[in-house]
Amino acid sequence: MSIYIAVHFLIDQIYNSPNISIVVTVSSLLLWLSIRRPYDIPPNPWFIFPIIGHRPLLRGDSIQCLRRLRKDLGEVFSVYIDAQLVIVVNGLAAIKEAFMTRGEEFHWRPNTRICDLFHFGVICNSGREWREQRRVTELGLQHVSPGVPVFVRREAAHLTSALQEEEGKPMDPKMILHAAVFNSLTSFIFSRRLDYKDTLLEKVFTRFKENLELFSDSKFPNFFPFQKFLMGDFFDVKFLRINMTEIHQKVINPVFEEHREEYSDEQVVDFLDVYLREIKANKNVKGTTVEEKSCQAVLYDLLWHGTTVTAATLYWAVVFILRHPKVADKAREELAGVFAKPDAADGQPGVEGSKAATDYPAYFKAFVHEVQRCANISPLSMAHAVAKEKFLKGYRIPGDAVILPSLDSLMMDEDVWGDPRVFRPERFINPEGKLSVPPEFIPFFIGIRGCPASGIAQTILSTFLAYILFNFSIEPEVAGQLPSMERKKGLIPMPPDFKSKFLIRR
Ligand code: HEM
Repeated sequence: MSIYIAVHFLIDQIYNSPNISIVVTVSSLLLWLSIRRPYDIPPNPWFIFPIIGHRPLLRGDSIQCLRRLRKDLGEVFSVYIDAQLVIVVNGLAAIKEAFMTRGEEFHWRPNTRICDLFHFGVICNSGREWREQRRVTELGLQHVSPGVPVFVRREAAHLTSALQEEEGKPMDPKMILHAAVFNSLTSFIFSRRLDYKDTLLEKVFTRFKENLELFSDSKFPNFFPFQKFLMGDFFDVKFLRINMTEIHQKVINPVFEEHREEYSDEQVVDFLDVYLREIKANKNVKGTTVEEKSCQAVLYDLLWHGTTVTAATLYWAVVFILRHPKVADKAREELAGVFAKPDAADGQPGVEGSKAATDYPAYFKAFVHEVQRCANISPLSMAHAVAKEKFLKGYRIPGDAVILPSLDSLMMDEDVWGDPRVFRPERFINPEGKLSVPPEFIPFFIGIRGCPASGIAQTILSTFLAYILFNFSIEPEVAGQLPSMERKKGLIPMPPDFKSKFLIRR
């Protein structure tokens, strides 16, 4: 009865008061605008909150939520994060169609606030600029590739010494692993490496880590269209820019200046030399983006993304070694069989000539693949977009949508792996005892936007893990207390911090 009276009173007020009528009309219009959905777009959950869209549905473990939505809505579905339409592409068939067969149409990056910050490099660019940066990046990586296994093995020896210096005391290996990966990359990118104790290394990783956290947290300003008009730095976007500037000033700019001064066509040695050569070759090309500021941005892209994803995978590898000692022993035994004769130079595995990722024995390779599958380090790859409206699997893909290829839908698919949550390298070994990799295993993505350094990354992972298994047995800080398998929130899901003991093997 009281509700009936209240409604009656409200209608009476709206009818008699023009001000209230205006407020109600405008609010209804805003509400309708915020929950209306364009026609023909991929299916999305029917209930949508005004302003924040489907954000509450994705609270907690958002990857789990996306897995549930895939079951309910199909291989291509959509969600609204605030006012931003996000389309998630799942399963091998849809991912291949969009990003391989129609790779040109789906290669674009969305026009989000975060991408604005990273423009000029290769990762966040699109169209002609991206094609130019991608071409030079691939040229540079191809040029250094033959020497990479040697650089990586040299760094693996430094990594081994640094771990030995800890004398089996409990320690968090995160910093050392980051330093080793960073040094491997800088060795062939601009022929420099830093001592593991150099305070600059710690500074760089702190900035990388902060940027990663900000990058993940700043999804809100990314998808909240009006934030760029706000004063101040509510969402730490300016902080992110300051962090990037610091890395440029302390790491990239000094080596860039030195290389530019000393550049000679006769001595093109590292990645940066190749880029400088291309700048020279493009000097008279009108409108080219092959220029100094792009070169510095590409160096940042390689170092930031290359270090964080590769080191995060290695950190997960230590978790799996601790949790699955029998698997580690099996991989170790196989390595010992192959590398029984120590190298005259450093007595380390993989020594007759330089070992690329492909040269290791089958079970060890399967072990590295399983580490990458279970670490599932880029569950949504990177954000894509289309330049103009397209159709995919019969659905309309608007030009302003963010498109996420779900690598998680491949790496963790029960129909493909049966027991995807179990760490079991045997799944990559066929009855003949050879490595066999299902097409769903694409940790480096596919098509024209796939990771251009996949071979280099695999060499780093295999070499470092071979050295670690060969030289150490790893134990938890407290016997029986294994590190957690929980995944921290963020763009690159890391395990919670843990300590372990690296005991030197004879
Ligand atoms: C375990 C290590 C690595 C993994 C799992 C990985 C994975 C990926 C993935 C999933 C993409 C995104 C493709 C997309 O959706 O657009 C990507 C892009 C990229 N990766 Fe990696 N990556 C790794 C290591 C590296 C390293 C070491 C480097 C550099 C030395 C590197 C350089 C790049 C670049 C430049 C791109 C951007 C390509 C473009 O936008 O055209 N990656 N990587």
